[in-house]
Amino acid sequence: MSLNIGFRSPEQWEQLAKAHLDKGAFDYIQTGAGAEETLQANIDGFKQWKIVPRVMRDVSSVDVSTSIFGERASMPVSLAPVGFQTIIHPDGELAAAKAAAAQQVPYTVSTVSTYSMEEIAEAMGNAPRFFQLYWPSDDDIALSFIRRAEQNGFSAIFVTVDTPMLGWREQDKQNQYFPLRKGEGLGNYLTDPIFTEKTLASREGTEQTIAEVASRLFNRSLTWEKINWLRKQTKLPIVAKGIVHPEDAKLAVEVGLDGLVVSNHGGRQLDGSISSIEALPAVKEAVGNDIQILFDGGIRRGADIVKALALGADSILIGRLYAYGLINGQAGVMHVIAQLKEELETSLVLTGESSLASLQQATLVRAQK
Ligand SMILES: Cc1cc2nc3c(=O)[nH]c(=O)nc-3n(C[C@H](O)[C@H](O)[C@H](O)COP(=O)(O)O)c2cc1C
Ligand SMILES: O=C(O)C(=O)c1ccccc1
Repeated sequence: MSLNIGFRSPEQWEQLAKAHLDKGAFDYIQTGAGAEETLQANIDGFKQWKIVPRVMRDVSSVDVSTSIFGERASMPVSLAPVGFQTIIHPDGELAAAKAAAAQQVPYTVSTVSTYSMEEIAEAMGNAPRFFQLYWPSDDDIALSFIRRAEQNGFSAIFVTVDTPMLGWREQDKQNQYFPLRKGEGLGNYLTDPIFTEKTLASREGTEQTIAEVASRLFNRSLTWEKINWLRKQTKLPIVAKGIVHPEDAKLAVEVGLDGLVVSNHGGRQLDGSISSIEALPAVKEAVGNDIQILFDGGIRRGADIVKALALGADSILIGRLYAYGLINGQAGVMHVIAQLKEELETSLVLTGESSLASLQQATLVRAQK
């Protein structure tokens, strides 16, 4: 994989990011809500499951490639929507998206990206990409974002459903660090014809514009009826990101969604909520194969992916893992992705499986307390 970086573990990437970023930015990425019980549980949850590998099964050729919402991917991994990527590296989303394209994994553009979805799409060429929607408090702006995603070659819309408001982020309050207030993450708004028309915003990212964005960013009145409406507005696959309750998973199927992401937003929303990996089996039990199940939260290594797939996920997303790699720009993110793929292949072989389909049948047991 020689990308001139050498081997670097996920923990080393995190340390590197800590050493290079100012405290506000690093804490913004790394920390979780409240007492960070859920953030920690996302990591610890994986330790509750043990793989019981099989042996002597001819694993001389393994294939981890797959397709995700109709797009080919080199492994069952996509880059999660992570806002404000210019707080990590000046090339921000452009660097991360190019890295994803080069390594053949889909990239998810956040609503609060600093570069616009058009700029990111252009940087990616034909490579697979998804658009994450924070449904604005104004439906006209929501629809405008969707139309732009359609026109710019995005293959799916991820509607984040766990964020009617931002979680209680104690560290950010201490640091008084809010990237939006620094003028980051405005790329999609400043270029939106409906937003600019409605707010008469200048394209400078002024205080006024930031206030206009902040007041429209989230929408506390959302219900499944809105998704039903969106279902009729676009042919793109729609995915609900942020499901942990099995009843919500069933509702996602009922309204005709194409996928859901079992996620607690990386422990950044409701502290004390169930870890992602704990939530996954019941969601799988509730919906079976009726919908694509994606998963995120605490994925750091190949074995974590093995466990998530064996517990019912079809593919996973990584958040912080690549965000830390972005400290080294495109090369850093490429390094993270390439290393994760090699590690996943190693884990697959040593689990005794040669395909993702058989991996989904692999044996896991609960750890003895
Ligand atoms: C710095 C940061 C910014 C994020 N921004 C968004 C966002 O804009 N939209 C969204 O749906 N999720 C966002 N998330 C959540 C991620 O998409 C994902 O659910 C989470 O990071 C997964 O957990 P992990 O970091 O342990 O992999 C963000 C996460 C982080 C760490
Ligand atoms: O930090 C986040 O997790 C996040 O999703 C977000 C989105 C918009 C504004 C601030 C934070």
